[in-house]
This record gives sequence, structure tokens and C-alpha cells, in this order.
Amino acid sequence: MFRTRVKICGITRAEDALAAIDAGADALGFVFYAKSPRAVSAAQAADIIAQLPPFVSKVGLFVNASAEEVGGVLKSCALDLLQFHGDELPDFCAAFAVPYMKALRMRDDMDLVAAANSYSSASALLLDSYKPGVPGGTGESFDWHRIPRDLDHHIVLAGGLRPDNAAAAVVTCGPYGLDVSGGVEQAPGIKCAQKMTEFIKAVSHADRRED
Ligand SMILES: O=C(O)c1ccccc1N[C@@H]1O[C@H](COP(=O)(O)O)[C@@H](O)[C@H]1O
Repeated sequence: MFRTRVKICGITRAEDALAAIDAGADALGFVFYAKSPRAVSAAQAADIIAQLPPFVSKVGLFVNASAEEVGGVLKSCALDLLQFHGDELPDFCAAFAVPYMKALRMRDDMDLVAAANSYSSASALLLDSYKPGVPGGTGESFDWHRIPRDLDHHIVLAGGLRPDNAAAAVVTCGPYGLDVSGGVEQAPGIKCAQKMTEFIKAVSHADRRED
């Protein structure tokens, strides 16, 4: 049975990270973007990461950060994957000797096939909603039918996911993974254990239905 992976993004507290893992999360996201209500410093993230058990991916999210900033975070945080959520070009994304996924915001004129070709070195493409002036964490979804089923990349779906639409997301586009942030929070930056559990249960049920 294929299992849709789940990343819980915007972790700011160790207790939320551990609750996400208990709920069955595959990956945890740390937002290194000062304008986000979920922003953490490298020191905060390193402290949380030091409390985690093995076999959970730690993902660092950046929005148009400089190479020095990304490199600085990598020195103190053991990240498994970089998530570039701004206008970073392919050469920049590939420059850190750490696997990366590139977020693409699904503006109406987005040519997904062309974008996928230019980010051929990406481990995955993360498809998020487009909202002018907001790089991510919008809480809004987009038309999932716009995602072709035959893209070569692993697809991680994001944007406005919640416990009550997670199953539909899996069934509609069969992504490799889902990335959720606001939809499993009780307040900005504070996760809700019950919502995370409901979210991951909904994904598991949808996976079983798909077989
Ligand atoms: O979470 C944020 O604050 C954030 C800020 C800037 C860029 C991306 C951000 N989060 C990512 O946005 C998507 C969708 O989030 P949501 O579930 O709609 O709240 C997701 O990939 C987050 O990792």
C-alpha cells in the first residue's frame, strides 16, 4: 500500500514536535523566515531538534534567504531537507549539498511542466496556493485538478489543507506527500495535537481507500 507522507510545518515548540511525531508525522518543518508568525531562530530549532527521536525528517523552510543565512542555519541545525519557498533559482537551491524541495505557487499562468524541468535537481516540488504578496502559509487551497498526474517529480501538496479536506486531496491528486501548517494549529505557531491526529488519520484512511 502506498502511504502518503505528511509534513507538519511551522513547529515552534518541542511539545508540538513530539505530538506531531506521536500523531504519525513523517517530517517537521522549521520556518526560518522572520516575517512568519511561525518563525524560529537557528538556536530555537536546534534546541527542538536535539529533543527528537530518530527516523523523522527535519525540514528547513527559507524565503529568499541569502546563501550565508542558509549556510548559517545548516551549521547549527541537522536538517535533512531544505524547502525553498521564494524565488530561489535552481542553482541556488542545489548549492548546499542537502536535498531540497522547491515550492511553486500555483498562479493561473504557472507552467508546471516548464518549472518542473528547470528544477530537475529537486527531490520534490511543493505546490502551494498563489496569493499576491504572501509567500506561503496562506491557509488557502487551489484547484488540485490543475496538477498533472504524470510529472516526473515527487509532488508535495500544500495550501489550506485541514483534517476535513486531507482525504479529498489524496484522492484527487495522489501526491507523494501533504504539507500542512495553519490547518492543524490552535493559534499561529501553536499546533493542536487533536487536529494533527485527525489530519493523519484522514490521510491513512484515504490511502487505504485508494488501494
Ligand atoms: O508557514 C508559514 O508561515 C510560511 C511562511 C512563508 C512561506 C511558507 C510558509 N509555510 C508554508 O506554506 C504552505 C501552506 O501553509 P498552510 O497549510 O496553508 O498554512 C506550507 O507548505 C507551509 O510549509
